[in-house]
Amino acid sequence: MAAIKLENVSKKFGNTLALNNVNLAIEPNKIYGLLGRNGAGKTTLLNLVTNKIFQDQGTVTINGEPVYENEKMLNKVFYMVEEDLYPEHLKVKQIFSWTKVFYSKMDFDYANALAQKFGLDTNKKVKQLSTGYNSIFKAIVALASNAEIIIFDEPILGLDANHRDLFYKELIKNYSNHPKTIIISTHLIEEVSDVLEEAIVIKEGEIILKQSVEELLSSAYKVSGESEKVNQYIEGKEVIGEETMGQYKEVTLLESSKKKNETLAKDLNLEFGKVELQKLFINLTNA
Ligand SMILES: Nc1ncnc2c1ncn2[C@@H]1O[C@H](COP(=O)(O)OP(=O)(O)OP(=O)(O)O)[C@@H](O)[C@H]1O
Repeated sequence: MAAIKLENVSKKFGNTLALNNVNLAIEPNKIYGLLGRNGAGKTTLLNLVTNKIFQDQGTVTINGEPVYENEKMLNKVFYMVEEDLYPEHLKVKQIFSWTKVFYSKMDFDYANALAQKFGLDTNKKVKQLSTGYNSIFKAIVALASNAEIIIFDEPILGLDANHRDLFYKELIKNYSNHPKTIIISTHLIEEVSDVLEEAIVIKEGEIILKQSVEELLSSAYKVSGESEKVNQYIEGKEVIGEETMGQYKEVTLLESSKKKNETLAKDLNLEFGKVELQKLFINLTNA
């Protein structure tokens, strides 16, 4: 059974169709990346899944049960959001205790161990935290909640490179020790690409791709060389992006690796190259 399922879900804000007839099944115990350009509908989708807003059409279920005002199901989900929702006069350690009220499996020892690793002082009040430490604090609460489903909306906002690296490591460790469903919505695609098992790409309120990152990367490649020869190579092939510099051309293709024609490329004196997830995303979501 899908951990989260959206069926024919649409949501409008005034004249803006934020989600257009979305069908999506999130399998349990996988790490998903929810990727989309600004205004694509990521937050709307996550807000619907967590019952913060309600769809105009369609159904949203968790483990087969509708999420609408379903506290039992909603307590299975921890949603780390960008905004500051915690009472800012409380100390970090008080929020750890407070979280336990809603998430009975909240692990204090683990939360404190993570705080130590990140150098977060749990005696500080929320309002005293810097931007980076505010994100770290929220990420720690999310990881230690032990919820069945954890959703991160831009979890690494303001984190320095070392802390981002530590966050990804701890996330993987947490997932390996206690497999769970994780959704990460982020614009820092290249950084997160090693962590993700599946990518969900949303564009203008529609899911345009949902695929294993490994499969996706193995079916994408670049071909470059003399423009005319590149044109010859790509005839009848699935091109998703191209760049021309004078006589030189580089195209990105997305198709079954079986269709990759090494012999033809050699005859035409063309070069193959790998495509990174971020570049693929740019190609898929441009225009
Ligand atoms: N409360 C609201 N009132 C009016 N329009 C809204 C509201 N919330 C979202 N929208 C619109 O719905 C669309 C999708 O917004 P959403 O916040 O889901 O995008 P996003 O993918 O999370 O974007 P970003 O990456 O910029 O955070 C946008 O056009 C946005 O302006």
